[in-house]
This record gives sequence, structure tokens and C-alpha cells, in this order.
Amino acid sequence: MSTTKPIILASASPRRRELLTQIGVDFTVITADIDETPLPSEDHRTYTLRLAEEKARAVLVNHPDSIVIGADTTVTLHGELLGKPRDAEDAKRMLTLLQDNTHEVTTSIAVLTTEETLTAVETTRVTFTAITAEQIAGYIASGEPMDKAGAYAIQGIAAQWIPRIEGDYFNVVGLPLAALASLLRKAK
Ligand SMILES: Cc1cn([C@H]2C[C@H](O)[C@@H](COP(=O)(O)OP(=O)(O)OP(=O)(O)O)O2)c(=O)[nH]c1=O
Repeated sequence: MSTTKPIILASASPRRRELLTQIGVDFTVITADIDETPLPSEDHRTYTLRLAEEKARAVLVNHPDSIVIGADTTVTLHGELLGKPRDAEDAKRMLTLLQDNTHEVTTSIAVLTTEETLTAVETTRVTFTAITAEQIAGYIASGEPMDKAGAYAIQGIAAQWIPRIEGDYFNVVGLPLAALASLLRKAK
């Protein structure tokens, strides 16, 4: 895919890098640290959209001639936001909630230039089988949950407990590729 301006992915996530490469986009990676604390009464759509935009905006200020992509993924179960687990105990709490249940994964993306702000929010429903306490302990010991929203990776070991999803698979991994490609085609 070619655009008139250089594309920057404002993300430290190796998954996002791989996904964007998968669809043939030429880009560089520049990250900026932002505060990811949810605001009081912010829902998952507002929260992920705000963060996606803030991540991209923080990079755009220093690279005004580029198209900057920001993204944020969060898991929600019955309205509760599950971000990345703080520690092993928090990962256990999240996986215990998610097992034998269906939850939503929301990724917001923002494609920013100095002239325009293009955004999209994509939600995928993910169903988990029952997972025993022993399996959860073993999974946490593998290290996979620690840097993932909801404490699991659909693209990893957790795939064995996910018989069904409704929506975009790539959205769960961290970037809704079809929605993103459509925004990139619009960006000038
Ligand atoms: C649910 C789920 C999340 N994830 C990952 C995607 C994201 O990297 C991470 C959610 O955290 P994010 O805060 O969205 O992203 P990040 O901190 O990894 O990267 P950055 O903010 O710099 O862009 O969880 C998976 O890899 N697989 C999954 O199945």
C-alpha cells in the first residue's frame, strides 16, 4: 500500500508491527509514553479511542509530515475493563473471570495527519471454554499473559481454549487490519 506521506506506527507492540507488515505497509516505528489510566466513568469505546489518538498525537507533534497510526486494545466482561495484568495474581483474576464465558475485545485505531483525524472502533466477541485452576497456573507460568490485554494471547497458547469468535481475528491480536487499511486509503 502506498501513501503520499511516510507512515509511522506509534506502538511498542511486536504484534502490531507484524500485523502491519502482513498487509504490505511500509512504515517505521516510533513510540511515545502516555498515561494509560482510565478516566472515571469512561467506557471501553471512549477509553480505547482516547488512548489510540493520544499515542498517535504524541508522535505526530514531532513528525508533522507523516501519517501516524495509534491503537489500543482492551478486553471487557460485563462492562469491566480488563487491561494488561499488573502481576500474576491479577492475571489469575482475569483468566478466572474469562474462562467458561464470552467477552468482548475492542481495539480502537487512529490515523492522524496534521490535517485530519481518522478513527475506527472494532469489537470482536471471544468465547472461552472452561479452564481449570491448574491450567491457569501453568499458563501464567509460561509468561504469555503478562503483556496482553485480558491476560491471554489468542495467537498463542490460549488458542486451545477459544473454540469460537465473532468478528475480526486480527482485531483481537491488536490491529483490525481491514478497518485500518480502509483508513490508510483515505489518509492523504
Ligand atoms: C486479547 C489479546 C491482546 N493482545 C495484545 C495486543 C496488545 O499488544 C496488548 C494490549 O495492550 P495495548 O496497551 O493496546 O498495546 P501495547 O501496550 O502492547 O502497545 P502500544 O500501546 O505501544 O501500541 O495485548 C494479544 O497479543 N493477543 C490477544 O489475544
